[in-house]
Amino acid sequence: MATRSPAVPAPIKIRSLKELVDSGLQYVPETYIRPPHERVDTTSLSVPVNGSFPEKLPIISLRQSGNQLRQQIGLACKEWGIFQVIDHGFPTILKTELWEAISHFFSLPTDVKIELVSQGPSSPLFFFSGLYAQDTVSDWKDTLGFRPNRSTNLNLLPSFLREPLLKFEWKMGILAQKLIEMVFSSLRLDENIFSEIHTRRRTMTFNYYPVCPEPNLTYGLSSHSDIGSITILMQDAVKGLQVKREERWIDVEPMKDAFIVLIGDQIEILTNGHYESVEHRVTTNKTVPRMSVACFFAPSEEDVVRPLKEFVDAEHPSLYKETKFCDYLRNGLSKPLSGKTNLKFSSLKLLPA
Ligand SMILES: O=C(O)CCC(=O)C(=O)O
Ligand SMILES: [Fe+2]
Repeated sequence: MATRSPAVPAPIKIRSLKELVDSGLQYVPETYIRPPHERVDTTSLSVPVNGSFPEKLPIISLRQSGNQLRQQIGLACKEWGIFQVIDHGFPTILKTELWEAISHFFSLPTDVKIELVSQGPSSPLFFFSGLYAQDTVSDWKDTLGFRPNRSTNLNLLPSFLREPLLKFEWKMGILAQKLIEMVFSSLRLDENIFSEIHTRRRTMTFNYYPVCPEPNLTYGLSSHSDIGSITILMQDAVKGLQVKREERWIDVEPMKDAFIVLIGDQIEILTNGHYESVEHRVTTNKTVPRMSVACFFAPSEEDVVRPLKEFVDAEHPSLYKETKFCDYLRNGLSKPLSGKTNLKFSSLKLLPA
């Protein structure tokens, strides 16, 4: 471990973590250091218990037909809240073009990055480094975000990003629609109505996790569940994403060409906990940067989500308060996302409906 120098003041507001790391950083600045109880516990990573671990996430081929596919998706949602999909038919060229564009974005000098995304409040593009809302400890990453339905003026997007972003987003919308329909139809709910509601608000984020000199002190992204309905994730070949299952953290093995599908909080609320949102986090490493693309699908901000009557009876009383998605969003983003302080585990659950 590098010697921590008290002469170097901890930076408070970091404009770009990549820039800081590229300048030859030898230690983790205070603002990124997790308190001891929140640090990566490597002893709990996929440790075999009676030979039954490590388990692997379900891998589902979209080449299968209706019923079989529905059943597999239903089982994966119920047991894991996360699965990988293959044979999805998503054009490789669109992934490659997007990947090249965002790699280029992250390679630009910080001033240029900030200039490119600062097009006023209606801009569909945003960039931030590390600190998420009012969390007190920063995550070890830089993030570029894209809200395709935030603004009509998508022509203002930087030209090298515009084409790849829009083409990718359009195709991803089609894949998401199909997956969300399958999730709802595995619950015997009207997939047309629900998939329409739960894809209204779309956000894409592009994460760059630089190498970290002291990975045991940090998280690329601390433990959380996604606050929307469903997330589709693309990671590169670098490990880092982990999911919590039966109190153990399991690595999500990078799989070439696969997408990772995660169940979010709105599906948990809607199903009164029948499908639970999945807790996940990202660890850092010393040797190679990692990138990921996350596509979030959620109800619109004015939509109200509450447990459906199909999932509430005398044996299963309503566990969640009825909430407008914008209120959920506001509360979710204003709380620390680390550990069990996540919204999923706190205020909304078990309140009188
Ligand atoms: O980078 C990843 O693999 C995970 C990203 C994630 O969980 C998120 O953005 O919510
Ligand atoms: Fe997430």
